[in-house]
Amino acid sequence: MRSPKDFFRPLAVGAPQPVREVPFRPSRMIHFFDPSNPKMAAKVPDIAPTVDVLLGNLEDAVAADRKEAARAGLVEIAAKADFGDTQLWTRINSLDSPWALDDLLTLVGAVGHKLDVVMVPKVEGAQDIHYVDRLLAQLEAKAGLERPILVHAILETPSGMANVEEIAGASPRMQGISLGPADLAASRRMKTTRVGGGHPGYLVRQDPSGDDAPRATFQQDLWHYTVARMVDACAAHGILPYYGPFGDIKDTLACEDQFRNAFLLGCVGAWSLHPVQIAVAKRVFSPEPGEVAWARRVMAAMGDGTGAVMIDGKMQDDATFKQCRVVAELADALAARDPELRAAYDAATTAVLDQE
Ligand SMILES: CCC(=O)SCCNC(=O)CCNC(=O)[C@H](O)C(C)(C)COP(=O)(O)OP(=O)(O)OC[C@H]1O[C@@H](n2cnc3c(N)ncnc32)[C@H](O)[C@@H]1OP(=O)(O)O
Ligand SMILES: O=CC(=O)O
Ligand SMILES: [Mg+2]
Repeated sequence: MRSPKDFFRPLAVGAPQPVREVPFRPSRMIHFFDPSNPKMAAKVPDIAPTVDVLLGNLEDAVAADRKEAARAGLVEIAAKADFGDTQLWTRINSLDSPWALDDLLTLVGAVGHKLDVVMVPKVEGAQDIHYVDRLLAQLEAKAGLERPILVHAILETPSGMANVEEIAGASPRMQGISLGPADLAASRRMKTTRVGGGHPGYLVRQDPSGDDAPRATFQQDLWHYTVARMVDACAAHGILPYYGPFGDIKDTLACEDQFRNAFLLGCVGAWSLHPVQIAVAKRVFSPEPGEVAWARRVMAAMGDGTGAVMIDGKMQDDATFKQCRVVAELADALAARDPELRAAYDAATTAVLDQE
């Protein structure tokens, strides 16, 4: 473990200064595409302005014999395109694979100045982040990069779960963590073959009423514990939590429900695997205009944020002021990037304040 005094020291001579705080940039959807798939690659210029993050995926879902083509495809796309405000991320292959080292050597050398975040799959503990951290510092120094590339871990192994706090705090490069429900289910030996989402067998049943009346059942969220634990680890270390993939592409309603559970628990975004999931993530991870208007109203009424007041029969105090600030600050950050959202938030706020 590095001494706290050295935590923010660059890990290679000539590497950029690590960030002191994770910059909050909208990342409601991390849109995955396979850079070796010509049809998907052709859609990138149209998709880029509609998403917060575009991610060139090199790991699972890219066939073994397409790994090199995917890496080369990403270099070509990144070198050519200007994505404006949209972030460019990549998911490299896992650290025990034959491809991970070349993924980093190639990408940082060729297009490191365009890459915002490297997503690292199957992270087991802080040692994996330390390895990537040092290697990135060496490669950044060699490439003459002026800003550090951040690191995002996928939570998808039982050891990763057990070590989630130390992973979150392993380096100033840590930007966030995503849940990887498919690999996590497999490695935990969970008996679900779904990618995220609920399961009809995971339920609680109403108590018997003494007669033969049917007993209602209520499906539960298989991922509640895992997401909540991830959110706490991230919040404790000032990094951002994300729900990962939802595999039932056609079931956009259940996808929306799963994303919303994650949003309410503290996640800032989720992955979109198919274009239809982009709008779902955008809707869910942008607070509703009515909620934003309420948050702004409470903050206006609370002044310096101390004391207690009643608004519409509800008690507000220092803690609710902070809750409202979370919503209002998120709304402001998203509105800065999205004029339609800004107009919706401002209209709702004006309507609420005009009623007073
Ligand atoms: C579970 C654990 C994980 O690791 S999840 C992360 C890894 N998985 C991925 O990245 C999957 C990414 N998505 C995909 O591969 C495809 O969307 C899958 C799910 C296979 C569906 O593809 P397909 O059968 O072509 O769907 P479709 O006919 O409805 O597609 C319509 C057009 O849209 C395109 N498309 C599809 N997905 C994307 C995408 N993610 N980004 C950009 N474009 C996409 C298709 O190529 C298709 O294009 P066209 O209209 O034929 O020209
Ligand atoms: O990589 C994601 C997963 O669910 O596995
Ligand atoms: Mg995975």
